[in-house]
Amino acid sequence: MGQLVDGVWKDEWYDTEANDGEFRRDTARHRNWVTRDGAAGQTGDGGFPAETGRYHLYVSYACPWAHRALIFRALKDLSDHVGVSVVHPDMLAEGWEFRTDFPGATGDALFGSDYLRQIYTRADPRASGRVTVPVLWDKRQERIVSNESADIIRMFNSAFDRLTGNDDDYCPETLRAQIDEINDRVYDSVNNGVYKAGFATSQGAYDKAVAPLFDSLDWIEGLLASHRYLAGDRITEADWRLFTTICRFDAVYHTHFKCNRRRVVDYPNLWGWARELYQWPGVAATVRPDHFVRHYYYSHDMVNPHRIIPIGPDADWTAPHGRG
Ligand SMILES: N[C@@H](CCC(=O)N[C@@H](CS)C(=O)NCC(=O)O)C(=O)O
Repeated sequence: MGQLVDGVWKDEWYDTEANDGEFRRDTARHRNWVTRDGAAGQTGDGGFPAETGRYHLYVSYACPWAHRALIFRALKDLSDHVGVSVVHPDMLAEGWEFRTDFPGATGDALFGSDYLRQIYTRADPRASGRVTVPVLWDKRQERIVSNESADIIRMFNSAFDRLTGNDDDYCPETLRAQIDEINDRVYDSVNNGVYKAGFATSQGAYDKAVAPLFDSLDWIEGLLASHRYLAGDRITEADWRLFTTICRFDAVYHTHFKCNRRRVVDYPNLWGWARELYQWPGVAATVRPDHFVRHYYYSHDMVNPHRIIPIGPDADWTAPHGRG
């Protein structure tokens, strides 16, 4: 675990000392958008038109943020249009690696690099900042389009529709304000909330993260009692963004990040909803407990110094979900 400083790798854990033990996530630095015609998107530069075979996605099956991008690639029939390379689940002193000695870890299909940081320095030899997945790479300009999953899934939702013929819309204009509002709460207290609890280095910082996390899970359980999905009767981006945290929750966050007031299986509506999303066509293949269980327990030696992987719960994600 480390980061780039002027193109040089420095191996260091997150600095929580300056923030009373709180983990603060850095904001992503590459915020350009692939669009239908190459016009500039909401942020960054233009010049990234949707084209088959031009963009490549670097992911980890362990990472909930990268998982969002993989789910949208599957939902939107993008697999013949956007290639993928998958890093090894262990993220150690060198950061994410392209080792292939783990099932599903593909290596770097474009350049045969050893480390993900080489993708960042290929784009900018003096790159600084954290080396995170997902990364959407433009082969034409040899540049990172985006390393922000929230943006990548919005691009995937519509930019390639003319090429794929798939115009399923997970972020319809009429629901956008509601989706954004749900996303804000879910991001802060759930998606990032589990990390804030797990990486806290003071009791106060942990308490401050874990209470809103379970308040939000209770709120979601209530929403799902009267609606099939978070924003009503239609599945949206808000559901998929929550799902990638929920599918890791009982196996990882409950134990490793000390989020143990309740498990997902203890919330009947949330657990049924989670199974429905898992069973959605194309999604189960993106859910790789072998990668995420190994990654968290093995990579975070500040949290789990002996790297013992606990036995884990035995839940049946394929059981009927009953969410008619
Ligand atoms: N805002 C980014 C966050 C991505 C992120 O933090 N990914 C983690 C993996 S779960 C990572 O690569 N961390 C490496 C690091 O922080 O050094 C996104 O949503 O795309």
